[in-house]
Amino acid sequence: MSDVLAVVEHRRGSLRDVSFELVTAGADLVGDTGGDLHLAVIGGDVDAFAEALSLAGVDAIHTVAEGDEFNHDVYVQAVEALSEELDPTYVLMGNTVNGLDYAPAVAERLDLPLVTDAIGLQNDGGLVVTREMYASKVESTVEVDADRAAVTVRPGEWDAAEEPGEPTVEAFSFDLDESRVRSRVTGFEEAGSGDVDITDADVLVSVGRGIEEEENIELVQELADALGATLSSSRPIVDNGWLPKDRQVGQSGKVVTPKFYIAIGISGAVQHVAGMKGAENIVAINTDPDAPIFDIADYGIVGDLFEVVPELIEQFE
Ligand SMILES: Cc1cc2nc3c(=O)[nH]c(=O)nc-3n(C[C@H](O)[C@H](O)[C@H](O)COP(=O)(O)OP(=O)(O)OC[C@H]3O[C@@H](n4cnc5c(N)ncnc54)[C@H](O)[C@@H]3O)c2cc1C
Repeated sequence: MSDVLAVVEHRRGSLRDVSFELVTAGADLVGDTGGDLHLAVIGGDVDAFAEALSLAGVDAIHTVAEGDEFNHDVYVQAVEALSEELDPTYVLMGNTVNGLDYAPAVAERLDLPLVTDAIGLQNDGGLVVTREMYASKVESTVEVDADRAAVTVRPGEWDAAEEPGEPTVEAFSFDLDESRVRSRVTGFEEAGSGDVDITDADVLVSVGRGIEEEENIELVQELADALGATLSSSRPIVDNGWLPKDRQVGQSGKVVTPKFYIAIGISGAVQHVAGMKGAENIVAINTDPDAPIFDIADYGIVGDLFEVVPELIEQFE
């Protein structure tokens, strides 16, 4: 029997998607052997977050009302204190900017091995973690040679938990050592233009290097407008300075899970796919019938975007 403590994430008053994915990952893990799934909700509007996280598979939610936003030192101390109280076999965190900030310190404090960037978890008499290597070209299996472990899970790999449940919700208090809280979030400044959050969009029209010239992006923007969609891109478009960084989808950009993702002139490199493979429906437009994007596309159009896109605009306008 293995208990799991999953630490959820929030930012600027909203729970991050990875929180709901952590519930699925944690529930699967305890489901392998029995045990309880505990959630740690640290900072922000903990009561509202606990209500939103009252989901099937969750046994208990522990709220820690300390601060409004993520804070490395508070998280490390809170997770350490909760772990000492609950004695979980596994501590799950997001493989996110926040998660990678505090997870190593948590593992060090609790003397746990840390496995990062998990895309699969199995508990078969011991923890087995699936990871990717060599820019996602190879999958590796890590057999954890320890009774307990800390793991960070990659966003977008597990389905977000949705089904309501009835976990217990308890406020958890501990003696926060203020002298060890060395920094506080004082404000936010968005990278790029900051006017759009592509992770919120239901429909993304995404443009890649096949667009050839900066001025041609207007054509894809017209399609996005006709569909009421948001414009995003592959990395070369951002590297060229044609769109701001906050439009980039992929491993070094954003992970998106829209209902429709329309990839135009995008080859489907692993680093791009890492950011969009969770889309419900993927449409690809590419001149190359062997482009890897077609391996994951639900609908594919082999054709020249400069012919296909104007035709689509006409259909949808
Ligand atoms: C550490 C690391 C991190 C990375 N992170 C990211 C990331 O976050 N996001 C990301 O996107 N990439 C990332 N990359 C880069 C990635 O490896 C690819 O280079 C990139 O995704 C390619 O972008 P693309 O598909 O737009 O361009 P290309 O690979 O050049 O593909 C262009 C495609 O357009 C098609 N095409 C050309 N002309 C037309 C036309 N007229 N009509 C239709 N189709 C046409 C071509 O057939 C081709 O398939 C990363 C790389 C590394 C090493």
